[in-house]
Amino acid sequence: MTKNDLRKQLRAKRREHVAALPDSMRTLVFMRPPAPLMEMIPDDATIGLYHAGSSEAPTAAYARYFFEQGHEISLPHFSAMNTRMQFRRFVDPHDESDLETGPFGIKQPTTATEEIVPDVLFVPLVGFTETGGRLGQGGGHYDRWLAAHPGTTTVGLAWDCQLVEALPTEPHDIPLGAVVTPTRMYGPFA
Ligand SMILES: Nc1nc2c(c(=O)[nH]1)N(C=O)[C@@H](CNc1ccc(C(=O)N[C@@H](CCC(=O)O)C(=O)O)cc1)CN2
Ligand SMILES: Nc1ncnc2c1ncn2[C@@H]1O[C@H](COP(=O)(O)OP(=O)(O)OP(=O)(O)O)[C@@H](O)[C@H]1O
Repeated sequence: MTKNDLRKQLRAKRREHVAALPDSMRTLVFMRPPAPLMEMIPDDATIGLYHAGSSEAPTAAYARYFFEQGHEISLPHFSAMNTRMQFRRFVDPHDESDLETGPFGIKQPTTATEEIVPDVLFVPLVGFTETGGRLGQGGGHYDRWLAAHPGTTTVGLAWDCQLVEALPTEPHDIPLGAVVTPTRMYGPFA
């Protein structure tokens, strides 16, 4: 199956999975990073998150958590499908007063906000494998950013239903350092 066919199938699966979750469950998951994940994150690390869409694994509680622990936190900023993605400082994870709506309706910091290079990056995904393979939205935003910033610790956040046996891989694909789902953590992969 091609990456595009898989994307279509997995996006539908993700949407159906989230639609079927009881509200109470939706607010209980991804509240706190699991202990083995915290062991991968130095105290002074700057953190990159993403602003989750309605069927993506939620990140708002992690944003508040890392902020309260004193970490500098940031979110992706991009102006169009084929432009470079950057990370910009996220200063108000409680009220999100510093965000504006960007392309695809994704909330992001304004261009007035300082650029940050995260040491640890939480990565959105459409599909993943148990060895850290990742299928994204297909814009190449993360692949290109990670190619330019080798050494970044990456952590995928996903629903369990996004796990696949295998993914078509291309030379530019960069595997994740770990994946966290509501039921378990995969990795860290050395
Ligand atoms: N929340 C979030 N922020 C993100 C990403 C992401 O995947 N999720 N990105 C990851 O690279 C970057 C933005 N790149 C994107 C590239 C393509 C599409 C896209 O094709 N969206 C489709 C389908 C959405 C769906 O059904 O899930 C669309 O909006 O039509 C979205 C974002 C940076 N910020
Ligand atoms: N390091 C890179 N340099 C230049 N182009 C790249 C690089 N990585 C990926 N691309 C291009 O980006 C496009 C999308 O790649 P791919 O389908 O692997 O995206 P993805 O990993 O699923 O999603 P994303 O990185 O957007 O979350 C492809 O056309 C690919 O050639």
